Amino acid sequence: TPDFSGEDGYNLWLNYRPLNARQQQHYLSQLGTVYIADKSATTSVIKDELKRATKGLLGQKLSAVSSAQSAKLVLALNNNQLTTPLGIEQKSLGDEGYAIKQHKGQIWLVANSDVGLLYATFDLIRQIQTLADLSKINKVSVPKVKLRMLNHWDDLDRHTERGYAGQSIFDWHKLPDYQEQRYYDYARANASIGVNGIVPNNVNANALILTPAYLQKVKALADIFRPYGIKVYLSVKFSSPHLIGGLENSDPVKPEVQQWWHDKAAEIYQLIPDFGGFLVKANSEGQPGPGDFGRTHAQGANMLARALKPFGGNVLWRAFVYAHDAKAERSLQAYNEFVPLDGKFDDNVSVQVKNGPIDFQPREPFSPLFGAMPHSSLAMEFQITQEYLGFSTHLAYLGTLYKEALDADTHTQGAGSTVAKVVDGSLSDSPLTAMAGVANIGMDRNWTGHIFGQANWYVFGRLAWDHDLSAADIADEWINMTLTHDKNAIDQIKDMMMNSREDVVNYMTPLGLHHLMDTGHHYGPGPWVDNLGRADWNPTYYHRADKQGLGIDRTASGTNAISQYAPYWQQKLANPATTPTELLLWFHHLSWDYTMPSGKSLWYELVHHYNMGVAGVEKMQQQWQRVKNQIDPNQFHQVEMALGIQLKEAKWWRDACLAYFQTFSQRPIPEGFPKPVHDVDYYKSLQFPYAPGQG
Ligand SMILES: CO[C@H]1[C@H](O)[C@@H](O)[C@H](O)O[C@@H]1C(=O)O
Repeated sequence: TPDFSGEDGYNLWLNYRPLNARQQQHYLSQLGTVYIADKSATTSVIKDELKRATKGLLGQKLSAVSSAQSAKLVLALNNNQLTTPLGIEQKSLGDEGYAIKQHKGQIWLVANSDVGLLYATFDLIRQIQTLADLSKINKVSVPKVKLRMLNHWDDLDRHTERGYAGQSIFDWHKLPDYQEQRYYDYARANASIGVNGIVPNNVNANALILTPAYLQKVKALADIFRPYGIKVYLSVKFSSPHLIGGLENSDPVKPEVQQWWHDKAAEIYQLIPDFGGFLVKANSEGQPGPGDFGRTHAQGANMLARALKPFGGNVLWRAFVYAHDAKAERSLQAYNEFVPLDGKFDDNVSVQVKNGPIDFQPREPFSPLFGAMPHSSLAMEFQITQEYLGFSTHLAYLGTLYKEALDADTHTQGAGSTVAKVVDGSLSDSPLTAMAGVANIGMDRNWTGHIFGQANWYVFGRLAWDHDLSAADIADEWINMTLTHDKNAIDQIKDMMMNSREDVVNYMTPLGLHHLMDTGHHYGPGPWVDNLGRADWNPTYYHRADKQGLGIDRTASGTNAISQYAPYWQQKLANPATTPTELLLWFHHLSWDYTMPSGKSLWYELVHHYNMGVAGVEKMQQQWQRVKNQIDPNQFHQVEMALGIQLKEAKWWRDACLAYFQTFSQRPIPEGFPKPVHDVDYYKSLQFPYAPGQG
């Protein structure tokens, strides 16, 4: 019988539910005694975690023995002569990689650093949690990307921009002296998936973070996170020299401005010798930047990079820019601004690019910047928090979204030039590789609001470590570790997860539609919104519905956004017949009667897709009911309630969008599909209640 421990989700995938007696016996016979050669703060973390995991999973902790010979499980640094029998090439493991090998009846965990051993430990624990066979284990694992970071959009007053799981976990008021247990548990969770950098404050930055009182608080966090292999970075406001330094302005070419940043860097490194660096949102959505002084992004980024360089710090400079007065259609703007700067960034700068050219929509094509800046380091920025995918009430597993973006083939250097290869540096030898995820974490008891939101945190870390893993395999791991070992239940839940994001795409923005959400909160549908302060905030700017048809023409006859892609894609995307169906209306304005690959009309397929989305949620509900007996009742009920909301809101999206588009198409809802319950004015008049995490 399954063990229901009243798990409230706080312990995430590290809840270490007991295995059955047979399994416990089995693993204890393989791992009963342990020897750890190294002694450091990280080693203590390793010992604690092993203790916790084996007590929970196996019912008892391993007994420590005083020599490697007498141990079943041996953890050793590669520079130690103990490891010679394994013949593991030291270089191949790098700073963070590790090996796990069965050797003459022992299991060896080997790495070049104690943090590598910590990662190995978490891997070993995961093997047990997923009931893997250790008898012939022989694996080497090395991260493909160097900086694997969470970006918190958390304000200093604990409001979280686009966060739907409660207040920020970072309690700036009580820091530095009050150190929450939560910080340690957060660090454990991150280390367990290989996250090695965190930015605790919002990219819409508050300059106060760089004042001495706040730096003491940052130091306290850095000290807590260090043994877990996690470095702290900060989002900084470009105008800080002016705002808190008393300088006349923050023009990056001015010697006194440069000096201010040098001094600030020195002050930070005095407190935090392994400080990670700065994350910057500049000249974007009202944030200050080098553009305020007629300087380029490269000038701004390099000035900060040079201040950090003597201490080993890095700059993550965001490419999410679109200007108020720019004439170009919004999806073109980041490329227009950044591609001319290729090769001009210092080697400790990475340009951090959102996966798509607009803004974390349920589906976007890959950003054309990937592959277009071969002489610069490009970091991937994913959103883990579901700003546009139903906040923390809708179940949307993002593993499939991340994989779609990473596996996309840019064709910039021939077939096989995937986005992943740009990001991991294998295509162009970038000196600084990075992947960032905008965190979905808050003070909710289960951290992420929706229990399945935990899977999105998990899959982000796993893919940042190794983008070759599959979304399905990671889902499988997560379910085993978090929810159940029951084979049938795992299959049902995995199926729910693997289809969930496509369901959301279908009931919100099918066939390449995007940016249809209502203004401000970004939650429900608002395709009719056309009166905002700037044109490119209006959904009408993106869907261009009219009597003739639907979609935005981004071919040469329209905004020509396709010109930013490699010739291979330009050719395909120029023609609706060779454009991937799921991106059709992203690139084309097509008549309501346009014949789709199915032989049906665009209008028919639009209605069909919206209904598929709703049907997908109904299916998830049925699947969830089937696993009831295998899931902790508390968690079961939470997800059940959330799916109920998701179904209501999937219908809301479908009906509101179809009622609205029907005013243009002037065509009946095809036979067999339900008609929107109300007319469009009703949906327009709905007042959406206050949403958390608003901008
Ligand atoms: C932090 O600001 C956010 C803003 O809230 C959000 O609506 C949009 O997705 O992107 C911005 C960004 O990525 O900078």
